Amino acid sequence: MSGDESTRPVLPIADRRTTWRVVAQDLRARPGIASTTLIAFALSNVCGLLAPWILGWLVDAAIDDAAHSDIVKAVVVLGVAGVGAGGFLLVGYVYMARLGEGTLAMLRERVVARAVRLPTSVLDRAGSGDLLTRVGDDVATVTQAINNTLPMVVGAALATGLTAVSMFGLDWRLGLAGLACAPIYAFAARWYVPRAVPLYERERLAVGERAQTLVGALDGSETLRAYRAEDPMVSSIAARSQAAMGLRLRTFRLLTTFTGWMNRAELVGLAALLSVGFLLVDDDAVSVGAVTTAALLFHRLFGPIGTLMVTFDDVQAAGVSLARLVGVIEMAEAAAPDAGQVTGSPSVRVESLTYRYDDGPVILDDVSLAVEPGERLALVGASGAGKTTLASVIAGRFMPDAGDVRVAGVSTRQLGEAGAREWVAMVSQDVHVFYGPLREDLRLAAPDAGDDDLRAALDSVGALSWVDALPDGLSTVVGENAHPLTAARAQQVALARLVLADRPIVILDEATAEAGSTGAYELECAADGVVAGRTSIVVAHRLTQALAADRVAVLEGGRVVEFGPPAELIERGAAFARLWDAWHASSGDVSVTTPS
Ligand SMILES: Nc1ncnc2c1ncn2[C@@H]1O[C@H](COP(=O)(O)OP(=O)(O)OP(=O)(O)O)[C@@H](O)[C@H]1O
Repeated sequence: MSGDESTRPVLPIADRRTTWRVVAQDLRARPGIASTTLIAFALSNVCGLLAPWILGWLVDAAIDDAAHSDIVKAVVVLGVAGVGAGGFLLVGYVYMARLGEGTLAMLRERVVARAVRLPTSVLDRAGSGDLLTRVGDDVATVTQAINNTLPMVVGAALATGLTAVSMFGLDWRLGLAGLACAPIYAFAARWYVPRAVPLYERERLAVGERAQTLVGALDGSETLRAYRAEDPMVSSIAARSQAAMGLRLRTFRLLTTFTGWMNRAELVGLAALLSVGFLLVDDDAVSVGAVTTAALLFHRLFGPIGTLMVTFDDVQAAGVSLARLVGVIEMAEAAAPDAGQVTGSPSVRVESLTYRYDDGPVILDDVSLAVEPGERLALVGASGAGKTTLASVIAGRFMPDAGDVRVAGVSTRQLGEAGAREWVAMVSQDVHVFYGPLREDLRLAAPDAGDDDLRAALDSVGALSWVDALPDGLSTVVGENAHPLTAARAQQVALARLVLADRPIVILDEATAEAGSTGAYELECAADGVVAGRTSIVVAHRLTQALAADRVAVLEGGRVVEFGPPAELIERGAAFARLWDAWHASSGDVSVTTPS
């Protein structure tokens, strides 16, 4: 895979127009703050412009032996203008911060709101690294730009415009002389911008990749240790850090060359202005004071233009980050399911289903099976046979590449992920307990549920006794850095959420695989509580789960090799029977429970 392909984002990046449209929409909603900010910066600049004029006047006054009192008055005006410039600048900064923080809060809320609704297939392909970088690093970059860079840039842009107008107002020839620097600035900008923009974009993507690898390594640290694969992973992280660092260095080298061109532009402009000024004074066309004012005005431009150019990389980086945030916000929402379609009975039909992850190998190959309303289907097969993938496709998390999955008679392509969720609830092995009171965690599945409903759900999965024994019962704060729950209890909480979600079809993917033998038995009873009265699909690693099912589908290499009632399959003496014998032979395995 080429470097460019490896840094290709899955989540979109908005183009410049879309980014501005979203930001401008927000700014238009707060016209008061936006205009106050601009007015404050403009007034600060007008006050700042008075200084070169007064200093030029003072030069002429000194040459002409002006009255002492006039000079004192001019110095007082100079002081007042200085204080005014500072005061207005402060107001500008404060309002700019308010404006920026408001916009940023809006962006962050919209990104998070959109991110949590992204289809599983998109999240699966994008990985959490890119998303985390967007809501973390990109928001930080934009915040930094809003607080530090943006006020400077707005101030500098206004200063540049007003100073240029002021110079031409003084004498058009002096103004033109100052413009001698413009072609060099223009050349420098034309050289820099097309190189810098893609480079900054690539740098952000490389940082995202590095974060992705780091998150993956931390998440999978136990697996890495188990396979003694720490060193390759550390090398992979180092390689990605190196790539990000290399890109950062390239942007810095680019900036250094660019800064050199700016210094040359200033030299040319000032030399031209002083030469023309000298000739004009010689001709008595302008006074020495006027040339002094022009030179000071031109010198005054160095700062703002330098700021505009030097902060360009921050502005670029903020622009790229902003485009990445808006890219997520603007992702098309999946069409809402048509409520009229979801009226059938809760059956599942899988018809000639083929599925592969992106351009990878075929994972599910021509899979067909049916689960009638109220039936329990067990999916069995060796690790990697495709059980989880099949369960996820049935749940609408991934869409078939070929063939179809029909839930209650409607294709999941029509239903979409959100529509399928109205019918199917799924619990997977890596259940998550959210930080907060247990009550809130459970209510994620049923926001309107009262304590009685929660207790009934907990009771049906055999969790009520230990929840009642918690220090604060349902109010106990659970999750990371709070009251710890064992893996088995976390799964019971997930199962209780499934009961509360009350969907007609449930999918349990290894919901009982985590625990040891005693816990496993309890969890199997809990799972029985969940599937009772519902159409259910159980990914069964423990063959006792398969025995309790109405029908079993045996998967091998992504194909259904056997399908039927478990007793029949055992009698047939083929694939399922072989698994059954192997399972008996491994009775030393502590994770295996004895069939009841
Ligand atoms: N997100 C993914 N991207 C690419 N390949 C994947 C992804 N998830 C699973 N696979 C691959 O698909 C194949 C089937 O995996 P799946 O998890 O569906 O099997 P399984 O039968 O559930 O295995 P296990 O019992 O170990 O969970 C495996 O080869 C796996 O590496």
